[in-house]
Amino acid sequence: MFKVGIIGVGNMGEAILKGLIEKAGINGPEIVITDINQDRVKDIIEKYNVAGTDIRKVVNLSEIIFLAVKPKDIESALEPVKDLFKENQILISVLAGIKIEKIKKFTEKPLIIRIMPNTPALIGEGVIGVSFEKNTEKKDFILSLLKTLGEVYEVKEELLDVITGLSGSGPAYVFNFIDALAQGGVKMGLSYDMALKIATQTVLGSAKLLKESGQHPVVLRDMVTSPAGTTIYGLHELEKKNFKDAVMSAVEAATKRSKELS
Ligand SMILES: NC(=O)C1=CN([C@@H]2O[C@H](COP(=O)(O)OP(=O)(O)OC[C@H]3O[C@@H](n4cnc5c(N)ncnc54)[C@H](O)[C@@H]3O)[C@@H](O)[C@H]2O)C=CC1
Ligand SMILES: O=C(O)[C@@H]1CCC=N1
Repeated sequence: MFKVGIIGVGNMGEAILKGLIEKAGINGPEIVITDINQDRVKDIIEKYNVAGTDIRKVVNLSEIIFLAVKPKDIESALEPVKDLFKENQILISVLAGIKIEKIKKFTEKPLIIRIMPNTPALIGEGVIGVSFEKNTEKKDFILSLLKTLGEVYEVKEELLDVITGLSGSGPAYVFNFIDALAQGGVKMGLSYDMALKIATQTVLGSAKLLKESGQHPVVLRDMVTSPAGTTIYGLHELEKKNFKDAVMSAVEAATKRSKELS
């Protein structure tokens, strides 16, 4: 038996795999992976020293199975193996939008858990929303495993769509913001290389200050903003371009899209 099996080792499957090995102390040989992309399987085996096999063996031989294919591929992944699941297994789906109810149509046997992680789980700095199909004595164990990937928030299943729109998709918004900050620096004369480093540290430092000080973001914003100084001129431009409206709408649109995927 393997401790963990992963079906689909794309971006998220790899983030979970790396997190489990580097942060949860699970050894490569205790993990088995499968993917329809054989080149990807070969790369991941070489990189992490995990086992690789077909999906039937992954389902047959794993205690905990992460399902990390795209939502549209759920049927092609689960239909051929639906009779192989066992009562004492745990199936953890990372699929955006796909409800526990739908997963149960493929198999009633394993305990089904839905999570919504994000890519910073690669370095143990993720956010992981989680919903359990039902209460289980394995809950503390699963939560402790997920905590190695980042901060864990247990929510009602319907709120996982919001977590998807906020933190699941959030890194993409943040990377765009950092790139835009850096490009602003380039426009005003810095090299992109230096501007990107400065933009990245500005976001990281601000997020850490917010977290460690426990202050409200508006209080910290006002600490930066001198009367008739530079910051208020910058903030005014963001207001004119509806920055907050754009960010709130992004979370709203991604949440709605997650609901549509079901
Ligand atoms: N990328 C992200 O930031 C996040 C993704 N997710 C969820 O994770 C899931 C995977 O997303 P990504 O990793 O970004 O996609 P991806 O396209 O990078 O990876 C999906 C992998 O599944 C494989 N696959 C497809 N059909 C398969 C099958 N029948 N059997 C085995 N492997 C199969 C593909 O070859 C691919 O390697 C999605 O459901 C997405 O909603 C959740 C949170 C964040
Ligand atoms: O874009 C997506 O659908 C996935 C879900 C959350 C992040 N990436």
